[in-house]
Amino acid sequence: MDANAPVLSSVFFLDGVGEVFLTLNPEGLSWNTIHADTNASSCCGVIFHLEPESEIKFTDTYAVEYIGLGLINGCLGSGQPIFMSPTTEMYRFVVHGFQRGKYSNSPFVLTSYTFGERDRGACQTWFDRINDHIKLQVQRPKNLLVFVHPRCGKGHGHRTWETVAPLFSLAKVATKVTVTQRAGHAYDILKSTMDRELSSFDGIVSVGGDGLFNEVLNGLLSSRHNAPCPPAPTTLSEDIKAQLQLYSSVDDNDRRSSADGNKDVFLETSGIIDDCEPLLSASESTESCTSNNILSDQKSCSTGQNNVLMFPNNWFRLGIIPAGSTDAIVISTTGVRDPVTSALHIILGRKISLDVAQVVRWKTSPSCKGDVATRYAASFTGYGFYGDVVKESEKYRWMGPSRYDFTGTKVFLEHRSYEAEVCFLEPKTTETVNEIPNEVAEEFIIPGKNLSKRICLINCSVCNQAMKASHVLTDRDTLSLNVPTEEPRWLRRKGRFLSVGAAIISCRNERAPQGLVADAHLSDGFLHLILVKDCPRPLYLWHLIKLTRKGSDPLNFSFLEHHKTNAFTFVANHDGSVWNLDGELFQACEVTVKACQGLINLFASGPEV
Ligand SMILES: Nc1ncnc2c1ncn2[C@@H]1O[C@H](COP(=O)(O)OP(=O)(O)OP(=O)(O)O)[C@@H](O)[C@H]1O
Repeated sequence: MDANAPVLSSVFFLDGVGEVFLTLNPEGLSWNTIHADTNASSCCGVIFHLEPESEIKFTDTYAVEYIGLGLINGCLGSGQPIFMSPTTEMYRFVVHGFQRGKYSNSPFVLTSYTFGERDRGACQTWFDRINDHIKLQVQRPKNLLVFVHPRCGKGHGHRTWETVAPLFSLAKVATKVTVTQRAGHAYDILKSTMDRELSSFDGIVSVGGDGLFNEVLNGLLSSRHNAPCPPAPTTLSEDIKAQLQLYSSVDDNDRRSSADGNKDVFLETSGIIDDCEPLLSASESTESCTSNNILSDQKSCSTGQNNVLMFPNNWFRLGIIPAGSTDAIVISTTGVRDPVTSALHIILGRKISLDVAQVVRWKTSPSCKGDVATRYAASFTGYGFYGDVVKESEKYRWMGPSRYDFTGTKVFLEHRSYEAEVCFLEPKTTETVNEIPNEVAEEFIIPGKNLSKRICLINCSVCNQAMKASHVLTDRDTLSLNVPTEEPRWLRRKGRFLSVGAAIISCRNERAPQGLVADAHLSDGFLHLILVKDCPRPLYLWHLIKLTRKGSDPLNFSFLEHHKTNAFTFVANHDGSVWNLDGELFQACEVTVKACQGLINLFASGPEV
């Protein structure tokens, strides 16, 4: 099919409208009613005006369906009441599409147009031509692996899939559906499926919440992520300490910060690490990871694999049909929480790159002698308050999504803080997105404050530039060019924290419409590290309340630090240390968290506002 195929025009009957002059062009279909006076009609004596759609683009068309001989509702024109409009038997095809809602963040609304023609051959020709145009959109998936979590959210996972499954059938997207029987089911399937079989799919769709998506992500990446290994916190801390001795006498003022009411609690230090590159070469990292048994778990699952499917790659995509209790990933990547909108993004083959946090656990508890494991998170990873809420909420699963309100309040009132040490990599100045011109991304101004933040939106130039820059760096590395690079600088914070969290994306959700970090980007390669130092309860409450208010800045507090970073390490000497990874529990007292830029692709295009 040639994209420049000649324009086709003919007279058709459009169901519910009447006779139209239909034109097919490379972008889509357009039509005009043949009788100008057919736009006015009456029903039960009430005169009304019809304003029928006059075009649909192929980019907004998810399927075309030939439905054969049947009735077409005739012309509504000439002031005839609807119930008297004639019906005629014709050969018919239906164009299935969608319209964007009234506001840019509204869900997509399904539409369909049934065209009729008395001549069967002509109808079939038009159907074939439209189909050929749709097939030209090669980014559309043909075959998908689907996991449905039947008990997610309010227990409507199955029903949600039943609502959108017909769209996939109409669009001729084959789906292999697994309804999960238990937690870990999707993980086990993906971990054990051979790469060759997985590669026969264009992607994987999870129908559920962030938890099911996290399971899919981990099952997929556990043996298929070709990654350098980040440094362990213990090594790093010692190196930093050694380096810092050189700096300690330089400027004592740099070394103190204080939390409200907790003067001198926090030690703030920084150092240049020469022999502990955060991003080691793959061979070095494999060695160091293997020596820590990090890959022992992964080796077993990669047995028999032949590396057909490795990440990152530029074709395999993941999709989410939201049905969970929070759905932060869907809201942050599509702008809305709507199963139909997400299904359409998947069917149309939309694609964006997404950063993923690689979380390497070095120790489960202080007494344990190494229990190394790697996990991945797509939206958020957090310790302290965040970990405790998830741990506590497991006891109240029977309460459904409202358990988060209950356990959130309970954990807030307990007001636990933890002694910990965090070291994070300071971003190089050239990596600061503020320096990148951005014509498209929206800025919002926080009222009363001289602060503007750049939001990650559809066609985000911050992400595009960052992805391009990372490819340039990779190409240079491949060509072994002698590129002068700055030494990475690690900064250290030690003290008592209410929480330590890292947002990979904005984490927008219905409770926090701007998200945890409003200006986090989907694929700029950064984590947003948020350190909440021990502070009086009312101040912490104020921070939490601000998270729920649009237009306020929840991170602008003296007891809170916000750093953009590529990686950080964390050590706590607390026995029951738990992390929250995309809402899932992960026991760990020593971790390294690293941003893996554009590690996966998502069937989405970014929020519109
Ligand atoms: N069939 C199943 N039965 C029980 N748990 C399951 C099943 N399938 C998946 N899970 C697990 O349920 C957990 C929550 O899943 P998910 O986030 O998709 O739903 P949710 O309702 O949003 O959950 P949560 O309220 O915990 O965030 C995940 O750990 C997931 O692995």
